[in-house]
Amino acid sequence: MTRRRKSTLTVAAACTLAVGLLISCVLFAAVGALEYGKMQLDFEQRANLRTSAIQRGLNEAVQVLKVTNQLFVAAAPVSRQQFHDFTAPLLQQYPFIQAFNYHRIVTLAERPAYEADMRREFPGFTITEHDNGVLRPAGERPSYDVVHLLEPMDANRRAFGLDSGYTPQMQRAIDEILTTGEPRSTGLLKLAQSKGNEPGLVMVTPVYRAGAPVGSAVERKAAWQGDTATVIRATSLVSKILQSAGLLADSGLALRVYIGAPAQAGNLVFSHGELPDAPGAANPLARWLAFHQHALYRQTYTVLGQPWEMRVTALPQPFIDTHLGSLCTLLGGVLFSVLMAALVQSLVLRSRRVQMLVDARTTELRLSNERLAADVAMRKHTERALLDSEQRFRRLLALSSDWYWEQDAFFRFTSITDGFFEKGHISPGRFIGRTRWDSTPEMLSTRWGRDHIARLEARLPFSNLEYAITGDDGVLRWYNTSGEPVYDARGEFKGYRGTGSEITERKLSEQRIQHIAHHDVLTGLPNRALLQDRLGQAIAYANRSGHPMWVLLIDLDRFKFVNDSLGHKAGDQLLKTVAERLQTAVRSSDTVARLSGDEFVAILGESNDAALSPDIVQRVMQAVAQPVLLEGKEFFVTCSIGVASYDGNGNAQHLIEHADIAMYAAKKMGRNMFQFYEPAMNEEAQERLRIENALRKALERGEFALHYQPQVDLESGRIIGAEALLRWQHPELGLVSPARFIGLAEETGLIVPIGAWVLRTACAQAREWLEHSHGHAPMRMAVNLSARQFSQPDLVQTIAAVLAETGLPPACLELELTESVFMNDVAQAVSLLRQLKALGVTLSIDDFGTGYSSLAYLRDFPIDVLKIDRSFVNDIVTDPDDAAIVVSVIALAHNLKLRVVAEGVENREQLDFLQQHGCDAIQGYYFSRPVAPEQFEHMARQGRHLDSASSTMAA
Ligand SMILES: Nc1nc2c(ncn2[C@@H]2O[C@@H]3COP(=O)(O)O[C@H]4[C@@H](O)[C@H](n5cnc6c(=O)[nH]c(N)nc65)O[C@@H]4COP(=O)(O)O[C@H]3[C@H]2O)c(=O)[nH]1
Repeated sequence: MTRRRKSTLTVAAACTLAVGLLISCVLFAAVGALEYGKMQLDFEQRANLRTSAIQRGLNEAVQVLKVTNQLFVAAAPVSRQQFHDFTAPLLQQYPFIQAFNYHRIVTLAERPAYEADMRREFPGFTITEHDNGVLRPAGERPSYDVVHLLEPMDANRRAFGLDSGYTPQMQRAIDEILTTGEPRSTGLLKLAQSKGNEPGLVMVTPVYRAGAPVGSAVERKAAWQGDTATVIRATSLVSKILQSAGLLADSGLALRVYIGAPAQAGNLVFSHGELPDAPGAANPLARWLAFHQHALYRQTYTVLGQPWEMRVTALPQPFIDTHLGSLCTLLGGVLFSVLMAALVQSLVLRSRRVQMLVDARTTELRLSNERLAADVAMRKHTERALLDSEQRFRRLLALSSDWYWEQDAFFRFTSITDGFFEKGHISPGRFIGRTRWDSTPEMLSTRWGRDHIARLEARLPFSNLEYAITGDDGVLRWYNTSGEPVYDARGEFKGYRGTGSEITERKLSEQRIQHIAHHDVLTGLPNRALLQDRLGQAIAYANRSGHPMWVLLIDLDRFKFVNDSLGHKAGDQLLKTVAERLQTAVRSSDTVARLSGDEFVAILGESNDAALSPDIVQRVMQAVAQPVLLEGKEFFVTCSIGVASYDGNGNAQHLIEHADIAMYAAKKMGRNMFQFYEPAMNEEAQERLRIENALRKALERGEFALHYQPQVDLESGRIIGAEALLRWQHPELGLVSPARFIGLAEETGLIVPIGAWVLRTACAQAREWLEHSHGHAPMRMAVNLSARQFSQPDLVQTIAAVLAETGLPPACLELELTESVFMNDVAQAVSLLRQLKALGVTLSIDDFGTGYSSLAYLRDFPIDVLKIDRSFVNDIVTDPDDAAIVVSVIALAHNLKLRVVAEGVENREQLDFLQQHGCDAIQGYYFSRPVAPEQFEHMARQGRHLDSASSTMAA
């Protein structure tokens, strides 16, 4: 429900109404004042009209009197008939004239004669006097002013013979005439001839004797003979004057005419119109409605010495009659004001409504403006973002190697951004207006090209299409492109669009990576992966062609020695040289690959012009056997070659395995030999494999055991330590010598867990023996550490943990290292040795003398013991070189404050030699073979020493 708003008078409307009413009142007052003025003027005009008419009438009466008097002046004596004739028309003309008289002065003396004379004509005539309505014969007086001539006689008979001078008013008039010499009028008086109450007045003009002087009052009195008089009915006079002028019809005026002063009721001659009652007497409404102007027009006029006063009073008029204009003005003004106020009210309200509407619209507009501004801002933002995006796109396009292209519905290029032509050194004509396969015809003959065209025909998007184009500069460049179909708004196919980029760099680097992935970094030869591929191809070719094919597995002899003694750099140099020689030794169509380390594989195929023969193998061996200059020294490197011939059976892997087996066979035959694979060789290889598999399980099956070989001090002849040597008790193979499996364990990495077991077991054993030494000097336990173990990052922690775990004092542990462990990274090896030394253990170099740089590192390394390799000890008695080496080593070691332990001492001579040359200790079969722990304990308990050993040996 909507609440109707209460509409109140607005200030503007109220003001308009107030002003309108004020103006209306002012106008009303002004118009009223005008009306009043007009009324006043009108009243005065009307009043003046009446008084003027009366005045004119009186003047005419005076003129008539004077005319009558002239008669007597001109025609004296005037007969009665003359008089009658003269006055008759005048009487007719002026009906208000009661009578024309001629008064004759008759003295008392003349009275009788006169009366007598008159009676002749008018029997019974006597001079009369009139007193207050009573007519009687005149008393005696000096003179009488007798009505001598009278017209009309009939209507005035009672006044005939009347002494007119008897009445005081007449007497006073005659006196004034005589005084002034002017005609005079009496005041109102009661006429003798009048039967009613109508008062009259007499106008008198003297008649002097002809020729008598009348300059002064006396002369006039003396010359006065009589007088002419006009008797006038005063009321009729006024009434007739007004009537004849048509001035009595005005009901708005009251007229009072007074004769003589003061103007009062007694002097009232004429009254016309009812004067209004006194205020308050009448009905208030009637009084309000009857507008009383209260206007009085007074005119005083002296007629023949007698004052006439005319009073005209405006009578109350209906207010509406007199104030129609002002009322209309007022009403109109009020109406107009109300209408204007209503108009203003409506305008204000409308204006308010409009204002409210405008406010509402303005608010809406503002909100809409704000929304619009927000929309515009958003649009601008979006446009800017779009612009930025486009600019970014263009900049990126400009910066990047990418370009943008478009094709029409027939796959013809319609546009390609410049980057393509600039970067590719391609003239636009080669592409614009042509399809991709027009420009790259190989697409039509290659599978990838046909696939691509099929995708386009199917309107499918494509990505990363890679192809190569030779630029106008002759350089082959690779490109990558992706595209998608374009449809118009009606879904009609319009062509393709997409981006492209040059990927030559990537392709080259991919090729490099590919090369690296398939080639050995050091030698640049195909690696194992590529070898497999080439081998597959060679097998396929052999299968196709029926030609034989050989696989050579080439292993360098004593490469380990070179590597260990001269270092990796020299080893690498040697490998590179060998690789080059192998490549030159075979035909270019053959493949030479590096399999691993110092192992190479050559795939030799047979061609029509060159059959395969062992000469090729010989040639390869000779090429390798050429001297090599390493670090300024000449080295002679030989190789062992295993040859597997492809007979149409087997696969690539079998061929390499067979070549490997053959190579092992060749190695067994001695250095610089080659062997063709024979199925029998496979047995040995099979055994290796069996051992490897069994080795993996040996540890968990507890098939390992340790034997201990005593180390004997040459000075005291007593056992001072033991070397722990690993034994494998295989359930089928029996006791397997370390020589058969340690190398394999190293190759497979199994040496790490096995070595840890050896360390823990040997330490535990040493700790046990220490507990039961019964006061004997503690023995040192020597444990072999392989190069593989040495390179374990947690070696130091493992050893420390084992020592802590077993409780063996570190000084009782001797770690035997081969020279090869120092060769990879000398600095790191020194650091590691120091850490091991820091544990408190003893370090010894095993197999000393077999390495090249033996003497060089001794000074720097924290070594305690040198163990002279068995191979030197073996021939010291028979080979002076070996004897010299051993002697030198002992001297050198002692110079460096190292103890020397000789290995593999088998006889007394060797012992004696060593003793003579100051060797500190020995170990070997001469004293004892490696034995089970119980036997070792037994030896120790027996207190076995060198002398007893020699006696035992001798025994
Ligand atoms: N002909 C002859 N031989 C003697 C004589 N005195 C000792 N031997 C043998 O010489 C080898 C000495 O050990 P090695 O030089 O460290 O050479 C060891 C060592 O390099 C390795 N080996 C043995 N046990 C372990 C082990 O626990 N760990 C590691 N890493 N290698 C071990 O296996 C090699 C061979 O060990 P074994 O067969 O036990 O062979 C032992 C020992 O039985 C002798 O008078 N005449």
